Amino acid sequence: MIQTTNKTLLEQLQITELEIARRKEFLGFSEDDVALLLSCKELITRHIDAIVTEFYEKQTAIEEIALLIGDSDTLARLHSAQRAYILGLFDGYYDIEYVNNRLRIGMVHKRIGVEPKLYLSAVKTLKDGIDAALNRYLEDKEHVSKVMGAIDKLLYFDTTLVFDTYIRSLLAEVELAKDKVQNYAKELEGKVAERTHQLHELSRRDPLTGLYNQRSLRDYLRRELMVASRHKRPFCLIYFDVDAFKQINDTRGHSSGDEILRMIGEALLNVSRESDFPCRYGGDEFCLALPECNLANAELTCKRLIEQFKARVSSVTLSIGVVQTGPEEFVDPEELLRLADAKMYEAKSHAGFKICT
Ligand SMILES: Nc1nc2c(ncn2[C@@H]2O[C@H](COP(=O)(O)OP(=O)(O)OP(=O)(O)O)[C@@H](O)[C@H]2O)c(=O)[nH]1
Repeated sequence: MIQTTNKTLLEQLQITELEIARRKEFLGFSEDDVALLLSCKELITRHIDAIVTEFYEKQTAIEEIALLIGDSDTLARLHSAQRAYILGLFDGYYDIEYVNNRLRIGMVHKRIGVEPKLYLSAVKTLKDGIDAALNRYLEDKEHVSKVMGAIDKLLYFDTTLVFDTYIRSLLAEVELAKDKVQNYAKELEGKVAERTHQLHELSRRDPLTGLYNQRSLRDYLRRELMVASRHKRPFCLIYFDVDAFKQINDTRGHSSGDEILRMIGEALLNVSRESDFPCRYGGDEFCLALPECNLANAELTCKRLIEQFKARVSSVTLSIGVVQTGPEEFVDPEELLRLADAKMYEAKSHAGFKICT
């Protein structure tokens, strides 16, 4: 964004003494013109109030302008500003201060919403008013015509300055709107990325327990078994299910069954390390994948899992199978799952909380 408040309008528009001189040159505004304008200073000062009053009578007759001005206080303020403006035209000083004032007029017109067509019609009205006043009070019509020539150049000079600031102000608004749109787009992008991430996470989880689901376990095993094989590290998979879960559902009710599954989720999360992968495989079957872990350590994990489970649920047992693959020879994920499932079934044939390795 353009930071404007620490620069004057002259600086913002890069208008220097040299630039002012060049603009006057373009319009053929010379010392002769200055002298012509100065020659009428006294006359204009004497009749200024009549000129300004006549100007605003004409201006307020136009409905759009009357609406823009709005109230009598504003009209009074405009009256005194226009008075100063007209006197300035005949003052003989068309220097950097004069230019700065004209630039500010452009800013004000943009701010209050005076469109170029209204501004230009006001300039025309002013010029006609000055022309009429000079013709009314001066005998020498040739002189009047010369003075009006000088006025013409000066009004062109002023108008270019007013339009420079007007356009600059418009550009600043466009920049601001562009910044706003860009920020909004960035914000949206961030939100979409966040939602996409959330959806992706949801698609990998089991809603009841919050554990990973079977699909994400397969993805995980494909990836991690390759890593383990590359680094020649042992990898274990614990596979277990609840004994007689159907009966539990039937006798205690489905919601009690759900609660038991949730408790298994808690117990599993409690015994998992950061790198482990706790998963609800489906129904009452669960897995815990343990990278960089041998059978002995996996068995210890099973015992801790049983403890955690017992602390939460009574009169329910688990059957647990554990297999290791690596560190030299590795089976693929499907084979690992099949072997672990077979071990779990082996455990089923014994009484509760049996661990088969
Ligand atoms: N409450 C509840 N029950 C479920 C859910 N998902 C599956 N089940 C039930 O889990 C039971 C699993 O039964 P089975 O596969 O026969 O196993 P089991 O009764 O534990 O028998 P064994 O495995 O031989 O000990 C079925 O009755 C399913 O309806 C669930 O999300 N909530």
